[in-house]
Amino acid sequence: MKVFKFGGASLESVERIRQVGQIIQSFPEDKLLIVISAMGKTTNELEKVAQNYYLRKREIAAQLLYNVEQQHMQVAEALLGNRENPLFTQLQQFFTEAEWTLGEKPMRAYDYYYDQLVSLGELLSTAIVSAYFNSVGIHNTWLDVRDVFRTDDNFRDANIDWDITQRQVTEKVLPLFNNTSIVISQGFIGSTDQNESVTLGREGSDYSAAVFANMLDAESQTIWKDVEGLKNADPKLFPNTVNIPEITYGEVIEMAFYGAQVIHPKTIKPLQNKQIPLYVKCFLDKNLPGTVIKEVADIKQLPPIIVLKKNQVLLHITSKDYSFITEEKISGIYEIFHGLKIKINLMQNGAISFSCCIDNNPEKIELLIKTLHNDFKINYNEGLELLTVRYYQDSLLEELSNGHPVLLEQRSPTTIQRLWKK
Ligand SMILES: Nc1ncnc2c1ncn2[C@@H]1O[C@H](COP(=O)(O)OP(=O)(O)O)[C@@H](O)[C@H]1O
Ligand SMILES: N[C@@H](CC(=O)OP(=O)(O)O)C(=O)O
Repeated sequence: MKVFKFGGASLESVERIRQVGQIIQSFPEDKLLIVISAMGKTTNELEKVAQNYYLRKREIAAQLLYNVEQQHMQVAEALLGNRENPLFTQLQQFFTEAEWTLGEKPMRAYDYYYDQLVSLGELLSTAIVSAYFNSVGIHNTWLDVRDVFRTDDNFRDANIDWDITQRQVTEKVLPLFNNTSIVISQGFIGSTDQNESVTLGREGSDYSAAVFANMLDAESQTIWKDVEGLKNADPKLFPNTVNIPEITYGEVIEMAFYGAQVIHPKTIKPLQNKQIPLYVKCFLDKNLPGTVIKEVADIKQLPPIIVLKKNQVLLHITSKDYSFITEEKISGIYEIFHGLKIKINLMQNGAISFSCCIDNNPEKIELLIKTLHNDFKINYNEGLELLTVRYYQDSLLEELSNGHPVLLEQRSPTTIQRLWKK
């Protein structure tokens, strides 16, 4: 069994969906569990539906949802040739459910409604791809992952219940392969024990695929991207990047942790735990060698690995009464960050101050300041970038820094992090 994952970029047009079909047809001997994300930028569009709904701007929300509906109907029609296929009834049902949500008065927290609306993207894309594949002879079974992936109710960042999910994978997914060699399911979403839809965190489909790979004891997982493989930096941000043919799980988990937006950070653990290799391949040209990620990599020296995180904020938290910021106070501050789901990207502390770099999220920063302001004075700098380089050389670092004023720096023998004003 192999697990494949296709992301939004590989499904952003009718042409690309046909290309995905050709890739699948080149694996006639394999049993494939295929995890699919929402098409193109659908998740961003559905986020806007959820935001407007919650702000009581129902008409705008309904119009935005209608736009998503039209886009999907057009793609489905272009792929299937007409609107006769039962797929169109299925799509209509998904939209009707979303419209019901828009008709409700919001009584619960925003994150709950976000998940009910945003999960639609993956349901639509998988239904369309599955119906199209069946129509061109790529026989497959569509699986609603919400019947399998059981999570808690931590909406927008739900945690998988491994025992229940493993049982459901064994009881409900494995038997499907007795009658079909291809199962198509959704990334990024799951369900609570109350049958409420949840999402697993943005860009979480890589992780969903890894959960399936782990629970199905797959021989490998492949994520199909618009790049030739895993590179030493994002080719959209840096010229002259190089492809890395082999790399270890450990190295990739570090890259993802520092913010490389190519693989979701949670993807590696389920694969490492079962020693399942992860391939990164290019859906534009499947003959390119790509990258294999595994326990031990046969590579003498890695190139410098560069990660740039934009839109960062540096917070300076200083105790008002000059009390020291040591273990007890730091643990209190950390608890507040944890409660607000704010990830600290870099931190440093002094006698009466604590500085940390976080992603710029104005609503969360406002809440944080409200929570801390009784005991602490808070200043912050916006418009920053955080550069991380592993296996750095000073000459490269100076070239990348390009004279930007550095506000915070941390260095170990292998890794340097520099926060600067752009
Ligand atoms: N180190 C890296 N190597 C390759 N691609 C990278 C790297 N860092 C960031 N990227 C970006 O990741 C993108 C592919 O990931 P993503 O857009 O999430 O794909 P999908 O949504 O299809 O899964 C590439 O287009 C590239 O710009
Ligand atoms: N559609 C979700 C999940 C995902 O993983 O997407 P992608 O594979 O396109 O990054 C998102 O955009 O966050």
